[in-house]
Amino acid sequence: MTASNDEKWINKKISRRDMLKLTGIGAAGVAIGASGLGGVMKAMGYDVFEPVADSTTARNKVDFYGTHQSGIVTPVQTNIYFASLDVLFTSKKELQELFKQWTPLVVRLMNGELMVDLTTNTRVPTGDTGEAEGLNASNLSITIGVGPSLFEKLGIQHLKPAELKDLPHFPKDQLQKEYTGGDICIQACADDPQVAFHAVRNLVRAASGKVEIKWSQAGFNSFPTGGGTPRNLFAFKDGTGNPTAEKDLNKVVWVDKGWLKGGSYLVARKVQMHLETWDRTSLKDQEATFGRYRDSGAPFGKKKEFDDFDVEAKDSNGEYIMPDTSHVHLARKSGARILRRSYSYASGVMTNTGAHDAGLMFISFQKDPAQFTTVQNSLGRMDKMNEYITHRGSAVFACFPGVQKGSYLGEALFNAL
Ligand SMILES: C=CC1=C(C)c2cc3[nH]c(cc4nc(cc5[nH]c(cc1n2)c(C)c5CCC(=O)O)C(CCC(=O)O)=C4C)c(C)c3C=C
Ligand SMILES: [Fe+2]
Repeated sequence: MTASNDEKWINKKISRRDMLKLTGIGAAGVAIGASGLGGVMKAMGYDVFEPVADSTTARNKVDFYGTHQSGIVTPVQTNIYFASLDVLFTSKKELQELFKQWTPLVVRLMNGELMVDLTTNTRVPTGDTGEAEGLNASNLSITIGVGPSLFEKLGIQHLKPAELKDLPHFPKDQLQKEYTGGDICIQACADDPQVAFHAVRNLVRAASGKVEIKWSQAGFNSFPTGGGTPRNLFAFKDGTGNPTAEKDLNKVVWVDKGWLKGGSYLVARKVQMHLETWDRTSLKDQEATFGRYRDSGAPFGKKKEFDDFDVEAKDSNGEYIMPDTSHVHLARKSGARILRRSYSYASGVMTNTGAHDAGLMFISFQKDPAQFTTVQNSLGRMDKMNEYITHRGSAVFACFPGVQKGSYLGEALFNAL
């Protein structure tokens, strides 16, 4: 490039789409930009149509193939990188191509392998961005889902399950559009933050020019030495009241009809936690907020974390043992059940207040998002925890059923077209 060309290049207004092509695949990307996703992937060296098997030798490996996608009932890992994407195309064929081509790449990532084998050609961008080299599979799980907006964009509303719709507005919501909605989600969870990030980065890069990141959130869970329930940033054990038995998971989590059979609905809520206010609250009031003891995690009136309790039980004064404004009382009383799989986040400070920008990337799985809505409505304006939280973001996605070898992510949707 001559000096004057350089100047022209610098001054040229670069669209976000151009930027994606440039940052994703460099000069090679510009040359092949028009040839579609398959072309881009091939040019990057991805063996796109070659099925890949789950490794039998990889360390700390979660299997990709199975009845259900990983990352739903998979034991919770220490880190998440959650990305909500928008598609930049409007054809069903391109969507199908995207999922066909992502499938073997997801398997490779979950095997702890590079996206492509290393190249010796230093004149082209590498097929894998490289930051996971030397790290093991780290129990990486990748969960992919589609949002209600995707069906509108592609003109396939007739295939949108009736349950898949934006959540209603809840009274205390202060949602920001920069953390809300999306056409596709990638939930990458791993026991190493870099492995989770690498997975999302490389899948998005492989689909350069076809998808863009609308919003994303990193999160973490820390497990006590010797195992057990992780504590959230309010220091309470979080996840105790989850369903675990197979029969409960069938009742609560897995869709049992239509093309989504074997899949599940993911609800994501970015909930800011006002740590400064919480930290000025007495331990007694903190415990009354949840109706559980902070140290043991036991419900009020009981000794151990997993002890059963009756929300209606009263003491000799006729007072509820578990206060009727407590989070757990209200959640349990709703009668609806969900599988929570949340992660804490700490993302710097709120520039307007100087407060921590921290909270919970709340994620739940259920066979119908209405289960979440029922619980949230029960928490409503009564939940004592409302004093300490603000809901900032929201999204809902239909996560595909699991994939059998030889098939690809979302095949049942395309068979239904
Ligand atoms: C609408 C669903 C829920 C939202 C949103 C939510 C946010 C949220 N929760 C905590 C902390 C805890 N939640 C706990 C229990 C609990 N929470 C929900 C639902 C939502 N929580 C349910 C269904 C339950 C289980 C109730 C039961 O039947 O036992 C607990 C107690 C321990 C546990 O069971 O995990 C804590 C602690 C935070 C901090 C938060 C948003 C910031
Ligand atoms: Fe909760």
